[in-house]
Amino acid sequence: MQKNCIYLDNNATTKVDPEVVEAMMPYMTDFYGNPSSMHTFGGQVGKAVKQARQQVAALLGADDSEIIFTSCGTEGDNAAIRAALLAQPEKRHIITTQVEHPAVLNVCKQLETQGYTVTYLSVNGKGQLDLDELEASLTGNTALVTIMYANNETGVIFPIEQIGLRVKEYGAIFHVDAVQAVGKIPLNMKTSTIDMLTMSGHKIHAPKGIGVLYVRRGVRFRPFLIGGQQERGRRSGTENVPGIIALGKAAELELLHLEEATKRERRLRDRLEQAILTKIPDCEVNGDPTQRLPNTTNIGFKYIEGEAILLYLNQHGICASSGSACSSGSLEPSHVLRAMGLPYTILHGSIRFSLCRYTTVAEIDQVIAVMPDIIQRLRDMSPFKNDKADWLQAQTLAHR
Ligand SMILES: Cc1ncc(COP(=O)(O)O)c(C=O)c1O
Ligand code: FES
Repeated sequence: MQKNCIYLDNNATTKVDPEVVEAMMPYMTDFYGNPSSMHTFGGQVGKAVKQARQQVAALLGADDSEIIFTSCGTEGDNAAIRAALLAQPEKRHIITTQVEHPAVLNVCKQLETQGYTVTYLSVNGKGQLDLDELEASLTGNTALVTIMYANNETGVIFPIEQIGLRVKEYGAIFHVDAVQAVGKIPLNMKTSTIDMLTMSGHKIHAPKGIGVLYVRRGVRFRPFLIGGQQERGRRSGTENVPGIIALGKAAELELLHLEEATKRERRLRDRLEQAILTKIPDCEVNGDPTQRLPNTTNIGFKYIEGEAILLYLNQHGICASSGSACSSGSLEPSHVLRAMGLPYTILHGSIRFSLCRYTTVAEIDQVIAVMPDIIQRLRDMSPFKNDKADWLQAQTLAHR
């Protein structure tokens, strides 16, 4: 297995921080008690879970009682959407966006088959929403507005508090998928309009399989998992204790590093982006260049396939991902870039680099060193290199 790669795919998942591993290990070996047990052995585990809850609450600017541990971001999104609808059975309308993660989009699509009406807000060429469109879509029948904080593919950040103010005017519940925003944007639920917020451990240097759903105190919540009343009855099931301890530690580290790490990541991201844009012709950044996560860049290279770029990068030990990933082998280009109305030339040739606090200047410079050659070789090989118009026409027909 490849060990020493240049890992620039942190929006997909992150390395578990060694301090996080150290914190969670005893809860897989010695401290295996059930936090709900009456005995001291279980009780000390319960105390550790309580501390982890406080650590997560601190990162979100929330109260401990508002934190529900879940198994992942997908569970948080599913539970939030269903809870909001169950709490207001008389309302049958949902508002979301065309660029959400499948953990929201596919739930909404299913709900459409169950008698709900869903508005999928559009985005412009920079990936931004039109708040007038949101305003025009809100009605007294709107049960839920579920909108992501930051996009996983482009890093584009939505104006969540401006959205929330409008949502509140109509009395709808406001859920935010903040899986990509937590640890990259300072958050404070005390001054926020957000009712429910989803986060996921494996995007912030905790392991996979642990997440959190924040539910504001006073927001009507109906549980998704029903059983032994764990998590104050809001998410039954014996707690994933090692995962919870890990997430608590990871949250503490994110809060500690947030300011300096995001500055550093932005500097390195900009260094990579600027070098690529200067050295390589016919490429452009996808998404709003300013309202964007500091760690993410999504770049479209015209006239070639993103997947081919990734294969070459992989040969150099560089991990990135394809903005036009034909997800689940469907040969469909990215729904996010498509919603932005980008031309096929960009849809096909887009790749995403996502950094983290471990990314070094040397790694970025290595990517800068190999990219121009990779792109040139692929363009030389392209049967369309001398006739871009033909290529364009072929792609347009292929996507009809
Ligand atoms: C924006 C967003 N929402 C939800 C998820 C799902 O999180 P998880 O992998 O923990 O289920 C992801 C992960 O890719 C994501 O990027
Ligand atoms: S993005 Fe791969 S076929 Fe269109």
